[in-house]
Amino acid sequence: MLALNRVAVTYGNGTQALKPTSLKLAQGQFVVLLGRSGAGKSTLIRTLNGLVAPTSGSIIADGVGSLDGERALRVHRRRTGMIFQQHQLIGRLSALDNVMTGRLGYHSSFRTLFPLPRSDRQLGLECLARVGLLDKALVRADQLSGGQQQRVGIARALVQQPRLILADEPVASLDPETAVEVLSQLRHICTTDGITAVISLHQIDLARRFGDRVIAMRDGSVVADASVDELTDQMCASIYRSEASGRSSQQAHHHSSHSQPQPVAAMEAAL
Ligand SMILES: Nc1ncnc2c1ncn2[C@@H]1O[C@H](COP(=O)(O)OP(=O)(O)OP(=O)(O)O)[C@@H](O)[C@H]1O
Repeated sequence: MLALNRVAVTYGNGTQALKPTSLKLAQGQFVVLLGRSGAGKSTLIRTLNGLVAPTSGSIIADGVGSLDGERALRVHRRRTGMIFQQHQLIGRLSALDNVMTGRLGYHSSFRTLFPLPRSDRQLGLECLARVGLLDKALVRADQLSGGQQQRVGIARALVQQPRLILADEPVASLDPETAVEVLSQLRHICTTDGITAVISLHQIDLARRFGDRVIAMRDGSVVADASVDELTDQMCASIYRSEASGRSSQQAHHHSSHSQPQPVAAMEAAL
C-alpha cells in the first residue's frame, strides 16, 4: 500500500538521517523497526506521513499516488494514525475529547469551531470501547495510568479510520507487562481491520512476538529486512548479546555499506 523509492532525508544541519531507502509495505502488514538510538527510525516514521519531507526520492501511497502533491499528502495524513511515546494527550481534556481530536482532519477548520457531529462522538466511544476504556470516557486524561493513556492514544488513531498506523516507540515508557498488553491490543486491532502498522521498538522479544516483519536500521540505512518467521532463537540471542556488550562498529559499517538490505544474516550485526 506504500512504496518508498530511494527516499533520503538530510536535515538542515547536514545530518543525513536516512540514506536512499526503497521499501514496499503491504496492506495489513505489522512492521517493526529496530535499531539503536539515532539509527533513523523516527525519521523514517515521520517521512511516512509527510511530517518530514524527503530530500530526494518519492513515496507512493495506494489510491492517492505520490505524496509530493499537497492534496495527496492531505488525504494520506488523514488516513494515517500516529501514536507517540509520550501519548501527547491533553491532560485536562477527557479521554473522549482527546480521542475526538483525531477526527479534526475530517472537518474544515471552520467546522471545528463547533461541536463535532454526534456520529463522530459515537465513533469515538466505539474506539474507546475497542481499547477497553469506555468506562473512562469522561475521565480527564491526566487521571489515567500510563497504559490507559497509551490506549487512549490508540483510540485517537483509530477514530481516524486509518489505513496506516505509525507508532514511534509506543511502549518505551511503560512497564513490560503493560507494554505487552498495549501491543497485543494494537496488533489485534490492526489485524482485524487490515491496518498497516509501522512501529519502532527497542525490545527484540516484542518485535518477535508481535511483528510480521522486522526491519533493522543502522546509521540511516536499512541493514536487515526479514519476516518474523526467519528470526531464529539463535539469531535473537546473538542480537541480545551484541546489544548487551556493545557492538563492533566496523562490522556495522561493513553491513551498512551494502546497497541492498541483507536478510536475516545481517540482523545480528544490525543492532
Ligand atoms: N530535526 C532534526 N534536525 C537535525 N538532525 C536530526 C533531527 N531529527 C533527528 N536528527 C538526527 O538524525 C539522526 C537520526 O535520528 P532519528 O531520531 O531518526 O533516530 P532514531 O533511530 O529514531 O533514534 P531514537 O531511537 O533515539 O528515537 C540522528 O543523528 C539525529 O541526531
